[in-house]
Amino acid sequence: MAAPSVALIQSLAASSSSSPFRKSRFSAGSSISGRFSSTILFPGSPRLSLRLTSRTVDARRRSGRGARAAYVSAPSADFESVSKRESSSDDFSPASPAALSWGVIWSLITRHKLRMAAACGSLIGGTACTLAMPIFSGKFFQILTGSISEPLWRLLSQISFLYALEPIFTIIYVTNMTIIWEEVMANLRGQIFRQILIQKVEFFDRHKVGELTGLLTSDLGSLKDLVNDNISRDRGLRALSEARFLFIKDCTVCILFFLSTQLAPILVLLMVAISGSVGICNLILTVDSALNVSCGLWYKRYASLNQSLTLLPCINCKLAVLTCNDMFMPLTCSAIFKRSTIPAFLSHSMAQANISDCATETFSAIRTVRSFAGEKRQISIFRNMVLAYQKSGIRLGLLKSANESLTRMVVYISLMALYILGGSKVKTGELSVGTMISFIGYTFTLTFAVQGGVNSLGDLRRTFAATERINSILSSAEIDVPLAYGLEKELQTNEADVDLSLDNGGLPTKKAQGISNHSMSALRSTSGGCSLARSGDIHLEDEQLLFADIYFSYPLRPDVEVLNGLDLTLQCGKVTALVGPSGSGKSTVVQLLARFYEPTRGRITVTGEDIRTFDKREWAQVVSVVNQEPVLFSVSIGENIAYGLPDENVSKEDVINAAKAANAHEFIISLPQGYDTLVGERGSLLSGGQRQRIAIARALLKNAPILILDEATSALDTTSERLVQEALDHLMKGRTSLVIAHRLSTVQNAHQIAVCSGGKIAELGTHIELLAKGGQYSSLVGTQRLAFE
Ligand SMILES: Nc1ncnc2c1ncn2[C@@H]1O[C@H](COP(=O)(O)OP(=O)(O)OP(=O)(O)O)[C@@H](O)[C@H]1O
Repeated sequence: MAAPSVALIQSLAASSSSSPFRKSRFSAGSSISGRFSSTILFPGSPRLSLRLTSRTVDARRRSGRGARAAYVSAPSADFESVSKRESSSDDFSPASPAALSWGVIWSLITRHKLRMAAACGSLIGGTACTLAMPIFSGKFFQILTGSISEPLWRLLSQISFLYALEPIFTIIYVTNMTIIWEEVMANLRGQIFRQILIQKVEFFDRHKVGELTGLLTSDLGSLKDLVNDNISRDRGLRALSEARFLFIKDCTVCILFFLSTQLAPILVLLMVAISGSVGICNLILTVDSALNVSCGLWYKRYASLNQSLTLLPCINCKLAVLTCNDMFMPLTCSAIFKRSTIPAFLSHSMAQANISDCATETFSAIRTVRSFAGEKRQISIFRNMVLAYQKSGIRLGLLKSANESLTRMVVYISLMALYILGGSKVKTGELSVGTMISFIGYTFTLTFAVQGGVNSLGDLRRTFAATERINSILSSAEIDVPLAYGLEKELQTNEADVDLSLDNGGLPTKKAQGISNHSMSALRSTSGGCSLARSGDIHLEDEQLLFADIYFSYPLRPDVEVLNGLDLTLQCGKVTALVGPSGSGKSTVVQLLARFYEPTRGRITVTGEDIRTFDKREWAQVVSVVNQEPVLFSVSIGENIAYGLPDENVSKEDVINAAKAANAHEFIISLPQGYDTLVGERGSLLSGGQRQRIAIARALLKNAPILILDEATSALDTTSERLVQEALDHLMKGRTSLVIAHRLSTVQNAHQIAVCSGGKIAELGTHIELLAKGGQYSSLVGTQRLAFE
């Protein structure tokens, strides 16, 4: 087959830049035959490609239906050139959709229109009550001093009506806001969890468990607190609605002017001058952070490339804020906030995530910690993290205290001005005591509202920092498209799960996630995969024979080629043993067969069909993997055996039969709660052999045609091994099996033995053939006889 034309690939790649995918390209799959292939790259997956050959495109044109899709890898020249183009042009490509944006939150909020209307109405009602109170207080003193001749009982009944009404408005407001926000947060948590779950496996290699759980707990927690902490009086929207005095049309200012045209301007000027430095700085910082969250990625990309900044309104907006920020900040004592608050919030939440990470790691590996007497070390690591958290907490506290004291200064200076100016006017008889009392009441209302507003802006910034963290982790991540597609399809077909549907709730839709129905519709169904796997061989090979078979590097170590031209056929219904030195790539083969990763070059086929033509959830039904350390979930034994199968498809008899076949039934029924016994975290309440037999029962019940045993018996003692081996023999019957083992007894009866060395298959044959050959296998048996036995 001819090598593809790089120039053609590049020109076609350029012409395809308007594709909805992150990067699209066309490559000349076979220029000699005149065929062309369009290779569409999925977002963030430069190596996973979908090729439509001209023949299938023609067929599609003719039939008007979707062409059969076959995944292929790009040839090296084409691959490298396009990779280069991709990395160089990456800055021009749109950023990954933000996992959490204001649009998403707004779309979730607007689902509750009635509640929103009730909350807004009660907010206005409550604010009106609050603002009316000082007038009545003033009137009260005027009646007492005899300035006005209104009956006291009438005023008192008006006041008591107001006092009764305000809490009712508050209840309606707080209840509705709480319900709306709790629902929004529950939705967001579910969506972010799902978003994490559909990332590629390398995402989980890259991020620590604590970091990811931190997103769902502390980071989303600060978003939750934003509303929960700010729906009380004098905070959040209540404060803002009362503190709108900064705008000339504000009703509070109107009331102040109505009360005294002499005192009002002085008071307003004073408050604007003093609180402005705090409030405006906070406001600018908050808007700045908000824009960072919503358009930060765009801004960074375009600003760094000196692109026209008029391209996007949000960028202009962001720049205007930055300019304003830069002009304003040096003039105020709050300049400190600009450089320090957001990083302070960010480093504080990072420190918190590190603490949770360290705790998770320590507790989940508690037996290892004990066995190495590692408590002191863990305490010291934890202490360092706590100290870092403490340091960032203090820094944040200092910033908060500066913020807090500035706003308090506003209150006291305003009051002092009022006492001095108002007092002298009351003395000269220009102002009544009642008006003065009302004024003092409003001053308190306004100043505390300003303070509440400023505090709320602080909370907002904390939330923006958390949102930025969530987005920085999830926006750079790569969704496992074939998995996400399969999951969504499955959720949509099951009506009961409609609430779990991927695009439910406004988080990035499948389009934004890069899931294309068009390309994915070509994926095959499980039943197809299972029947193919039952009837044909599995090949790990290169699809165009340009390279020697499968090549693979782990995404986190792209420079190290772990599989280096591996060529292997797993014969249908037979057992293939894979042996070889440690680190030679045996488990990597398993990871590729299970499709945790995709080959860099080459492909895996089942009865000639590329396994990438199956969506990943469906492929999961085709392959069963039993590992050395089977992971059980902290539910009952019965639920663990039935794990992964739809509830309605599993009867108790099925579970018991699988357990019997796996030699597990006897020990299960000897436990006090039998099949309802809880296994503890990761199955820690069971022995290694018991865990393994439950894992085998789980695999038996799954009944997948391809079975992979990766050192499944190596951690067991002789008695357990015998029981497990019997169960495994039962499990392997009639299945295409790949067995990785260090023990000779496990591998010598295999139909074929493959020796993996340096990422390739060095030798292939039966035990007798390989011994007779006197090559690597026989020396492995000779030198590592003890290890095998
Ligand atoms: N997730 C990963 N990211 C980066 N490199 C990895 C990853 N997993 C394994 N490797 C590396 O890939 C190489 C092959 O590992 P693999 O687990 O396939 O070896 P193996 O033959 O199964 O070894 P063993 O017999 O000791 O289990 C090793 O050098 C290993 O360090």
